[in-house]
Amino acid sequence: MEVSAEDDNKLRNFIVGDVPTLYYIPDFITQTQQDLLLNNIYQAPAFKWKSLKNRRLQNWGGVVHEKGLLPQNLPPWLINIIQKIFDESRLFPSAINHVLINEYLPNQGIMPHQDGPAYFPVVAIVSLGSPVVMDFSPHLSLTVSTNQSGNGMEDELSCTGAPDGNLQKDYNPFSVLLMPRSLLIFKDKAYSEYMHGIKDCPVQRCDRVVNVGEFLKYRGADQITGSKDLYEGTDVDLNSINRTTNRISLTCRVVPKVNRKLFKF
Ligand SMILES: O=C(O)CCC(=O)C(=O)O
Ligand SMILES: [Fe+2]
Repeated sequence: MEVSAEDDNKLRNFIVGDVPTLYYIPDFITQTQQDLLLNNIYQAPAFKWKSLKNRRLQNWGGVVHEKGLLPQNLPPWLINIIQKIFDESRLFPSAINHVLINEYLPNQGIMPHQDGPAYFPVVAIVSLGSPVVMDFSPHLSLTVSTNQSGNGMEDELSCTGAPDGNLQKDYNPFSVLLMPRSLLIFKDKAYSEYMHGIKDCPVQRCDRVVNVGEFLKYRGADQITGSKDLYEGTDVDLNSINRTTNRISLTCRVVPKVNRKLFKF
């Protein structure tokens, strides 16, 4: 589908940081929508949860295989949210057909990684529950300094996207504060040239967050509720967030190759 300049501009308002393919949309869903999603997630049958070492997850939409998706119908309670993401982002080539729901306790996270090749390279993440900091770090190959000898090799290295050969300048690590009810979308460079991860710490520093406004709001709310008093005389750093409850995320993606006969011989 063609994206008009006007639509493109709408999303452009939500670019945060220096990588132009990362968007953060605060208050993407209402409190009521968040509660409904949480109710449905926690009402899912126990067998839907898969426990990993550092989180547990529910897989909706089917089994992702290296040859594509062996599809299963998405439950009705996920349809509205994925339709809203599809309609408002206009970044997906076809309907979102896979949703991974991750649950993290305050001391849990996810190792830096890049999402697998089976997915179309656009990811939309809805956050519920506790705020959390997601870290983006450039792939190691992009942070090595390019040769200084001036022997013409810069061009070869610049195929990674930095025409002046100064890769370090363009590929700095950064973080995004993911508040409940927000939507994070990333694609292209932010998808394929950076890894993303969440530290397994209940207190997370916000020094490198690119959406500083969200952190100021968090701090403001924290002060209004008076919980700042709790920090008096303690070592708690006011540049950090405190994860006091679980965080749930919905990672919504498209698996372009759908194969209903994956296991038929
Ligand atoms: O929980 C999140 O926000 C990230 C999840 C993620 O990166 C993934 O499922 O690949
Ligand atoms: Fe991921």
